[in-house]
Parts: sequence; structure tokens; C-alpha cells
Amino acid sequence: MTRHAGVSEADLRPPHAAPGMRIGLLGGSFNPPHAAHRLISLNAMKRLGLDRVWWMVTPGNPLKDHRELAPLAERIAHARDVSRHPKIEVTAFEAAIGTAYTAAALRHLRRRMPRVRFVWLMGADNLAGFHRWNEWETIFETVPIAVEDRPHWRHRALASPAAHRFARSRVPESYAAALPNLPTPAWAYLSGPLSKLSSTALRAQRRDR
Ligand SMILES: Nc1ncnc2c1ncn2[C@@H]1O[C@H](COP(=O)(O)OP(=O)(O)OP(=O)(O)O)[C@@H](O)[C@H]1O
Ligand SMILES: O=C(O)c1ccc[n+]([C@@H]2O[C@H](COP(=O)([O-])O)[C@@H](O)[C@H]2O)c1
Repeated sequence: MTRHAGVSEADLRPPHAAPGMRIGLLGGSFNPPHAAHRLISLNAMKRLGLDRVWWMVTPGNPLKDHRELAPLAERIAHARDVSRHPKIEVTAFEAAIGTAYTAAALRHLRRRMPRVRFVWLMGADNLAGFHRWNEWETIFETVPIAVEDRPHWRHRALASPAAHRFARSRVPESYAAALPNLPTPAWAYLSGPLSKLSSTALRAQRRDR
């Protein structure tokens, strides 16, 4: 029995990955998941030459209010419905390691799977506020990062403290395919395809119904 009702033991373990695989990690609240999550995953898969993308459904973003957060089991099931792709795997292993911090999750994966090439994926809104994340500089030093464009966020993301701090480690997007193999820190900003979808807007629509 876990603290998260209805979440299976399998969902609380990272998926299998063979040594040498290139795996994109899309952490998210997925509250609810939507087609832009799938779109940016497929874009990263293509541009970075990834073997898989794991959707890491967080037990709760440490910087967000959790009052409207749907139960973990519900977000996992919904993420599976929306992802619909043989190379996208949904996991909630963070709930089992006792912290919702990304730096801790990445350490856990690196320890368990030292020969897998992980890349952290996130939308431009998250780069804009990245300097507020726990151990954010360590995250840059731990895995390469691909930032996906998001409507209205490009400027704020590229002018952010994190983008400035790691300006010299930015790789032109034409080299994105090399990103999973590069020594850290290394990051790229991937432009397009753009989607205006957001979980906040979907929750608001649901309330208005
Ligand atoms: N439309 C989008 N374009 C680019 N990236 C996105 C988009 N929607 C979500 N993402 C990225 O996907 C990851 C998971 O996002 P999340 O589950 O928080 O969805 P969200 O729509 O951003 O939610 P919310 O509106 O509640 O903040 C984050 O890195 C986020 O930046
Ligand atoms: O580690 C942190 O301090 C931290 C702060 C904010 C967000 N995160 C993670 O970033 C991912 C994206 O969160 P979200 O809510 O924007 O989907 C998700 O995996 C969060 O747990 C992590």
C-alpha cells in the first residue's frame, strides 16, 4: 500500500532502460495532461534522436499550490490516455523517493542507470523561473537540457537568470541531435511547433462548464 491511493508499484519504479539509450525526461504536473505535452515530446524525440520520452508525473510541483491538484493515480491514467505513443512511457517514480525535487530525481536515475543518456525536457516557461528551483545549477551540471518554445515565453526564457548564467553552454538548435551526448552543462532552445494549450486553461474551462 502506498501513500498515493490507486498508484501501482510498477508506476513507482522508473521504467526499464538499456545502457546507451537516449531518454528524454518530461517532468510535469499533468493536471490535466494535454496535446501540447505530446507535441513537445514528439518534437524532442525527433530533434534529439531520443529512444524514449518518460513523462514523470510529479507528486506535486514544489513551487505550485496543490489545492487544485488531481490525485496522482488519476493524472497517471489520464497521461497514459493522452500520450498514445509506443515511445512515451508514463511513470510516477518520484513519489517513491520521498522528494518532489527534480535534482533528487535526477540523482536517483543517474545512480540506478549510469549508462543511460538522460536529457531534461521543459517548456520555456520553466526556464524563465528555473533559478527558483532547488539546486538549479546542479541540474544544469547533471543532465543536458532541451527547452521547448511556448507562446509568449521565448523572450522571458532567454532573458532569464538561468539562461544568462549558462549562456556559454547553450548549443545552437541545429546541433540538437548531439545534445544527449554532450558533457554538461549543455542546453538548447528548440523553436516550434507552438501550441497554446495549457492545463490552467483546461481547468478553467472545466470550471465554467
Ligand atoms: N503548450 C506548451 N508548450 C510548450 N511546453 C509546454 C506546453 N504545455 C506544457 N508544457 C511544458 O510541459 C511540462 C509539463 O507541463 P505542465 O504539466 O505543468 O502543464 P502546463 O500546461 O504548463 O500546466 P499549468 O498551466 O498548470 O502550469 C512543463 O515543462 C511545461 O513547460
Ligand atoms: O526541483 C524543483 O525545485 C522544482 C521546481 C518546480 C518544478 N519542478 C518540476 O518541474 C516539472 C514541471 O513542473 P510543472 O508543474 O510546470 O509541470 C515537474 O517535474 C516539477 O516537479 C521542480
